[in-house]
Amino acid sequence: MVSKEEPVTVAVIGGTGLYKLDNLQVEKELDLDTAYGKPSSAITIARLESGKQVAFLARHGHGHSITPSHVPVRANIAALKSLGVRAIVAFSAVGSLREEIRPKDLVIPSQIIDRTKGIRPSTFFDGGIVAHAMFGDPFDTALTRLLGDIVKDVLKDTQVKLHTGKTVVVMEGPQFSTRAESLMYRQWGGDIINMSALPEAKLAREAEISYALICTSTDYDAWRESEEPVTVAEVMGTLKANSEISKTVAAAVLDHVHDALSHEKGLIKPEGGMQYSIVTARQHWPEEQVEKLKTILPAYFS
Ligand SMILES: CSC[C@H]1O[C@H](OP(=O)(O)O)[C@H](O)[C@@H]1O
Ligand SMILES: Nc1ncnc2[nH]cnc12
Repeated sequence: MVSKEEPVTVAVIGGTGLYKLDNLQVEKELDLDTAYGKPSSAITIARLESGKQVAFLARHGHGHSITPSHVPVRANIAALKSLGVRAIVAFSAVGSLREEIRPKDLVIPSQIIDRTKGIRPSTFFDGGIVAHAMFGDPFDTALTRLLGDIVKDVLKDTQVKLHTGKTVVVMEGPQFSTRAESLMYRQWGGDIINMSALPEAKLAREAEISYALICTSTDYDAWRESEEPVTVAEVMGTLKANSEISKTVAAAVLDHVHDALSHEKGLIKPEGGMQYSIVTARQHWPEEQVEKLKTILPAYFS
């Protein structure tokens, strides 16, 4: 941990277009290494106006040099865990699969459809110790509800609409979808699409970190037959127009997340979720795996 007296319990993962939180007071930059390799970027520790600390990590690197399939997600989650992080508010640029989710709107999803292709390491339990995490509700429900209430309030005097209770399709990329795929995702019940909510949400769950996603809708993907399919220029243009909203939203939610995590309030309780998930008998645990897992789940592997 950065300091035993002051662990950093709340983190932001910034996605496309959100490479720093320059509206917060930066305290230091940490160049961390973990048992799972180096994270996507140095981690910025910033201080909120209330005096509380938050960590910020750029998912694709500060210069956006890492593709969605190659984001070192295990290292990112391990690095945040090593700081004492208990809740992550992640940001993502998404395509809209629904007419009513317009570009620039914000979406806080509650479900995921996995269309990644199995090429991303998506578990900490692949080296002789097996665990099956619950994932029926892939985002922390208490954190998601809290963010919904605060973001709604932040947006009340703006033109930006908030959508909650939606389903995000996570595709492999880096190419965008075909029109046929985009139409199929709508039939499946997908509302928005990105390339990065997985395995981030799965690994946060395994590390007993509460995780929720705030998405900016940037385009209508490829399903609207009368329009050109999505381009990067369209995504970046929308994000540029919306960048202040994401930063304002981040600054507004973080204090509330801190409060909700406090033991007095106990509204968000990330610990304990993996307690009954480990199936491998203790005597079969490879020592080398125990050493790695100690950094992720010290309560079970110390
Ligand atoms: C640049 S468009 C595709 C890219 O944007 C989203 O990134 P993030 O989720 O990190 O904001 C999407 O997932 C793709 O990685
Ligand atoms: N249409 C889209 N498909 C996948 N990821 C996206 N990120 C932003 N727009 C997207």
